[in-house]
Amino acid sequence: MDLLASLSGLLNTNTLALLASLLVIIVIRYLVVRPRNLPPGPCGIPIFGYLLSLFRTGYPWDIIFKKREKYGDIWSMYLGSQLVVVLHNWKLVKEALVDQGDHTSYRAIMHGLNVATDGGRGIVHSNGRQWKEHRRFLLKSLRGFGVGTKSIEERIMEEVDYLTTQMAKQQGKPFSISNYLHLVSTNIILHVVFGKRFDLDNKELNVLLRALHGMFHDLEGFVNPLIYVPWLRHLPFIRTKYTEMVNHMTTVVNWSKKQIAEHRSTYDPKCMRDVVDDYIREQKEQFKLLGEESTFTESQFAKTLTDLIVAGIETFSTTFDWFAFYMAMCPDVQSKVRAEIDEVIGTSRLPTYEDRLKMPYTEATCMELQRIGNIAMSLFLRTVTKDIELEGYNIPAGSALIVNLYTMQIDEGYWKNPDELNPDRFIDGSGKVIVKPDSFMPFSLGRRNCIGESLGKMELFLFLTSILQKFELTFPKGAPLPTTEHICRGITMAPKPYEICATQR
Ligand code: HEM
Repeated sequence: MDLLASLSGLLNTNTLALLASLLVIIVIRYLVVRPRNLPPGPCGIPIFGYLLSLFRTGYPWDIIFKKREKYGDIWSMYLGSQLVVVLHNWKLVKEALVDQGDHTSYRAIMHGLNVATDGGRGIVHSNGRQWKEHRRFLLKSLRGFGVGTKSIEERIMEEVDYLTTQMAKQQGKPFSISNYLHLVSTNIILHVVFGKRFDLDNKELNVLLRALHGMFHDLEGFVNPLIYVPWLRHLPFIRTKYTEMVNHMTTVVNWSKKQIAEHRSTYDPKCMRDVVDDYIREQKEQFKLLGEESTFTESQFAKTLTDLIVAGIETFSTTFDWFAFYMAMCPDVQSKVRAEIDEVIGTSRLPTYEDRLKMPYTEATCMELQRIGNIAMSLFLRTVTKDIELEGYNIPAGSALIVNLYTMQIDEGYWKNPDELNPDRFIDGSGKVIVKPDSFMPFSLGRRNCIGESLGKMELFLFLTSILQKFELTFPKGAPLPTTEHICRGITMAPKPYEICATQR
């Protein structure tokens, strides 16, 4: 009563009546206007939905995963005014993303992150004709460039050479492979996309690395509250972090713009050097055909290149961080892979990607390492564009979809002893054929799966075979074994920092 009295002293009766009516409308809308037959889920509170509970304690993903125990493989919640449906099992995910993919492939518009995504430009956050045309272009461009330029495999092997040289310099002493991985991963993408690689002390590279580091650490995936309640960015403590993230993103976009300008000044249509040249060529053709209707605009150009940098660097470096980690953790598997390397490749030449066709155990090991490394929590957020039904529940148009990729790779329902590194689970009775269980989907599935899958797989195979051909990986003698616990590193789930010894064979 005291509080009301002092409040009414501050506000006049009309204002109070207006505020009270507004609150009643919000509560009624929240309770009554909810769509019927939604998947079950926590209630939350008006305006914020379940958003505050998600961020009240601990790490939001833990809470999202735990809710599965209570509500099952499909459940829903409101985050702000946004209805979000969470999917946890493979059958549901396949039904949603593949069978009903026409209505679930739309990338959610992240209003709160509009500046960072340049209003839905690029490839990761774009939709419609712009996305389709750029996806088609990039898939073709990433397959390689014409005669006379270095193949993607050659570019990867240059980075393999850099890494193995650095590893040899450690002379078997403990070191952290993680920093080197970030550099080689960056250089592969820069080499493929922009046609150049950089040394670690290069100033231009360091501007990019600093911005990427800041950006990855500011983004908290799709449980970022800003996505659902955009006005939160005006709150002072969130505004600072938001501004920092936008600044980092702008630095990366400007970095791409500078590379585009350099390419334009040396562009030769007879010699395609990289993805940037290929885009300039495509841009000219599209403008000739469609004029202003072309989707290959300047702002789309810079943002597309930025997306390749953002999507391609952290994913590979974190995955290979797990590869090195588990090879040291499981010496038996490491020995078996090395035995296959010795038999098929030997020691007098470097591995090639074609070797994988004769190396089922190594290929199975790459798959198993991706499964157990399990770097992606969830797919990028989707918006359902037409009312659909899943498992008998209504999913109204406009709902956002969170696909829990993480649990699927370690669910006991799909994998026997999921915590065990066992490449044999990917090999059939004949010992030769790779069997790919449906729930194995590190690159996702459906119309929006990873466009870098072929590049990623090539990187993983060539790095693993080249390193094990030359080195034995162990954890430092006498030190306690590192934990297999995953920690969130920006957009991926990484091992906790660890040291490794690489002893030359
Ligand atoms: C081991 C390495 C990699 C892993 C595990 C990985 C994983 C993924 C996953 C899970 C998605 C989400 C797909 C979805 O929302 O359905 C994705 C999307 C994407 N990835 Fe990768 N990725 C890897 C490497 C790369 C590389 C090297 C590139 C760049 C060349 C790349 C570019 C992209 C792009 C552009 C998308 C968005 C596709 C779209 O929206 O149409 N990825 N990736």
